[in-house]
Amino acid sequence: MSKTLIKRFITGCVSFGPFHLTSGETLERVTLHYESVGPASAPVILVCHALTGNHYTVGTEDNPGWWDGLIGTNKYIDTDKFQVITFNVLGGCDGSTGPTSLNPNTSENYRADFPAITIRDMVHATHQALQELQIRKLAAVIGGSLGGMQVLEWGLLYPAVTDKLIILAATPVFSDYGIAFNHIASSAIKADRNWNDGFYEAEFDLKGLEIARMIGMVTYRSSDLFSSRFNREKANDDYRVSTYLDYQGEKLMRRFDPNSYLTLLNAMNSHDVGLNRGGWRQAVKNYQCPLLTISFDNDLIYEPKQIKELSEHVPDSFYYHVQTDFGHDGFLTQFERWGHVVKEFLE
Ligand SMILES: CC(=O)SCCNC(=O)CCNC(=O)[C@H](O)C(C)(C)COP(=O)(O)OP(=O)(O)OC[C@H]1O[C@@H](n2cnc3c(N)ncnc32)[C@H](O)[C@@H]1OP(=O)(O)O
Ligand SMILES: N[C@@H](CCO)C(=O)O
Repeated sequence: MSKTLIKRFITGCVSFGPFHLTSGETLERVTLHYESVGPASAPVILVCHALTGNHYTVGTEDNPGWWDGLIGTNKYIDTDKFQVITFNVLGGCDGSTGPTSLNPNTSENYRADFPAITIRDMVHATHQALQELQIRKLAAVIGGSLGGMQVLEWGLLYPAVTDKLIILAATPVFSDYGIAFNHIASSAIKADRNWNDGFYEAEFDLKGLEIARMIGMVTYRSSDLFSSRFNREKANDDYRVSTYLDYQGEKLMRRFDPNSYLTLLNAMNSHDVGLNRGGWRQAVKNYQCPLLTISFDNDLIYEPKQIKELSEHVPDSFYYHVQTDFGHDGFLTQFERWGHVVKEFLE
């Protein structure tokens, strides 16, 4: 285990194995990278990140993390009162075991040979990592989107470990509409002429991943947001909304591994808390701790009505709906609209 200590901000990694996957395959060794912020003696909150997120949730002054607006000293989740820990997810590409890792059987990177993983695998791996860090109890688990799927599984796989569950922009079952957009995204990646079944040459820029991100970005935002931002304006001959999508596509292509993207899309597609538990409506009756669900207006994939229905089936739950033009990405922004709900739920 390696650690860098900067005040109370720690980044490190933890390794364990062998680790058995739902598919029946085994990873001989798993490493998960993490960020931990807050007093070591304080109650621990586990954050689960979304599709292209990572463990840099709070980050540093120079490099703020993706939930820096929500979590920190005197923020909605106060890191003077809680120790907040995030792991880069199993299958991810920011240091944790995934397609960019070395396959011990071949001594080459897994790439497209990385085995299929599920949301439950992610949760089991994170639980194992917490055990290695001697963290046996969680004051709460919180996450949005892919992270929210993990929170939903946490409450059923490890009910004794966590005191509260906070699910943002996530449904108990991933919808057919969501699978449809993921199919278009993965088809774009696989149609890239340089893709080579996932064993592409490193010097190629994969346009397929850029297009996949553009598709994703359209589903993460809303028509109203685009209209108010871009208003059909052009820069040179291009619509500004088009250059925006080009920019976002290229930005992701530079920072994310396409095999990892496919691995995580497939894990999302497999998400169903009701699988082997009698269906989701039956399964969610078994949550043993309080659960907060938050939905966002204009969220195309994780529809507010299903999140509300989820809440209605859970014995001890509270539902909050956020009015926003952001749509799904509302869980990454406008914290003043919903951060107070998280704060009150934790008190
Ligand atoms: C939980 C997770 O895991 S999320 C995944 C990881 N995500 C992150 O780490 C956060 C990434 N950031 C974001 O997703 C967003 O910035 C949010 C949600 C935090 C805020 O969104 P917004 O304020 O709407 O920013 P938006 O996503 O529109 O992007 C702004 C960028 O687009 C660029 N841009 C805006 N309009 C245009 C245009 N017409 N043409 C080209 N580029 C444009 C801006 O210059 C800016 O560039 P920068 O990112 O290099 O600074
Ligand atoms: N903006 C988020 C959306 C997926 O929930 C991401 O890129 O991970």
